Amino acid sequence: MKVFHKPRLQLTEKSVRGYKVLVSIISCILNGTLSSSVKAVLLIAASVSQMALAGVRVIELAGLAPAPFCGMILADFGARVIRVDRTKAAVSMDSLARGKQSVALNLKNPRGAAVLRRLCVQSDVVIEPFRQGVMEKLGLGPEELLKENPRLVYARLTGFGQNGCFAQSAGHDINYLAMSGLLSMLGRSTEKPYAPLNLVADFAGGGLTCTLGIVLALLERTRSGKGQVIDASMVEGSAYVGSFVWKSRNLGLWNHPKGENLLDSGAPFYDTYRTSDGKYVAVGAIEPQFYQQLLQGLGLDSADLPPQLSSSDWPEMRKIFAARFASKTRAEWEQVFDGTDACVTPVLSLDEVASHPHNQERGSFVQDTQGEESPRPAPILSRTPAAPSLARDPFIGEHTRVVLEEYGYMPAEVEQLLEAGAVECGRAKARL
Ligand SMILES: C[C@H](CCC[C@H](C)C(=O)SCCNC(=O)CCNC(=O)[C@H](O)C(C)(C)COP(=O)(O)OP(=O)(O)OC[C@H]1O[C@@H](n2cnc3c(N)ncnc32)[C@H](O)[C@@H]1OP(=O)(O)O)[C@H]1CC[C@H]2[C@@H]3[C@H](O)C[C@@H]4C[C@H](O)CC[C@]4(C)[C@H]3C[C@H](O)[C@]12C
Repeated sequence: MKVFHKPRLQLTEKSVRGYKVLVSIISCILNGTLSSSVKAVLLIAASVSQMALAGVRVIELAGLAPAPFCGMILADFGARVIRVDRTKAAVSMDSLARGKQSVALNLKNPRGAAVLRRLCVQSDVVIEPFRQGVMEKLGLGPEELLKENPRLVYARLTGFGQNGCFAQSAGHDINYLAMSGLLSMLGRSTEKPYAPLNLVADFAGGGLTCTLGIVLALLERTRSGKGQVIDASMVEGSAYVGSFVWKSRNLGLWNHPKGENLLDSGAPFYDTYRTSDGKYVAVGAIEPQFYQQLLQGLGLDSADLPPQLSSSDWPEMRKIFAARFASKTRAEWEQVFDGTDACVTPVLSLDEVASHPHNQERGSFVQDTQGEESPRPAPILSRTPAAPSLARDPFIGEHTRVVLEEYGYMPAEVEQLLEAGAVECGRAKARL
């Protein structure tokens, strides 16, 4: 029996009331006084109504990574997210599909584009992940959609933004990070710049920043009653996330070449070290009082070492620290440093991270019904916490029929759209 890492919810008066509703619904279900469809709707309503974005309806046009992440965050916090997939696509590459439904539309078929317009008229947000100008070519640009639904938040998530000489160029995370200026700062002094996975532009400066824009626009709409267009450029989002680098230049934090500064692997007290068992620890002992505890744990005396901030001595100091860390296993160093202020932590692998006592105590990772482990949504809202779906991801077109009928199409109309190739209904495929 798999033990799921359930996020620990802070129960308060409102959430207790919400859960009482849930309990009474479940008791009706158990004594069979509700039909199955009513049961499902009530259960979902009761759980979703607790969340911050309950009632928000989002149309996410299927994209590569940034837009799916934005959609997943919105779904995690209670929004209803319908992903619009292409027809004739074999499988979805959206690995961030948690909590979404899938409708397959051929937007190049005018009847398929008309379906999207109808979905957007009855929705709060549309997220488009395409190159600048693609939606206009489809007749689905902001002009058209905001005319039909002035309350629509129209989020455009691109690499270079909606204008500028690169706006029409293809690119990926590393390109946007390079254009933001930040990539030039990343990497050890002996290495060429390297991108930290596709985390900064795709996710921090892309999907997450776009989500912020959507939530800000929804908040503003509560006053104005109006939607607006969000131009989310991953170049600018990345640079914005990295504002500290620009704003702290006058503090002298980045005066040295790449990889020789305090926070970019230059300082020996802010780096990683290999332990005797081939694992690593991370050291972040910046302040003098924490640095002293680091030396104490390493069995070193500051009198025998150069001053902490003597950057010309940092290479030598690093060698001394490296030799000490190489003398014990990671677990042994955890015994030495856990619970101290030496700012030394184990570098945990993806397979270890959920079971680390701290992360387990907080329920920082969840496991879905397919056994897949992933991070719980963050941050935790005390009264209306996210409750991520634990159901399997949708198959392409799995919800086409139910969504179109919910949005006002008669069954016969859906059949006509299917025959015209404007929409497609997916069949649930057994997971291999
Ligand atoms: C998992 C890998 C991705 C990792 C993340 C990566 C590192 C990133 O950085 S993702 C961020 C990319 N940039 C952006 O999102 C910025 C904005 N978008 C763009 O600039 C562009 O979309 C683009 C450059 C990303 C792609 O350009 P492209 O020319 O392909 O598309 P657009 O110009 O946007 O036009 C879209 C056209 O599509 C039409 N459309 C859209 N929806 C519909 C619809 N419903 N119906 C009909 N038509 C539709 C639209 O009209 C446009 O048509 P026109 O062009 O005629 O106007 C993944 C990275 C690569 C993947 C692999 C790769 O794709 C090959 C395999 C493909 C296979 O299907 C699956 C397996 C793959 C191996 C695949 C696996 C993974 O997904 C990748 C590795």
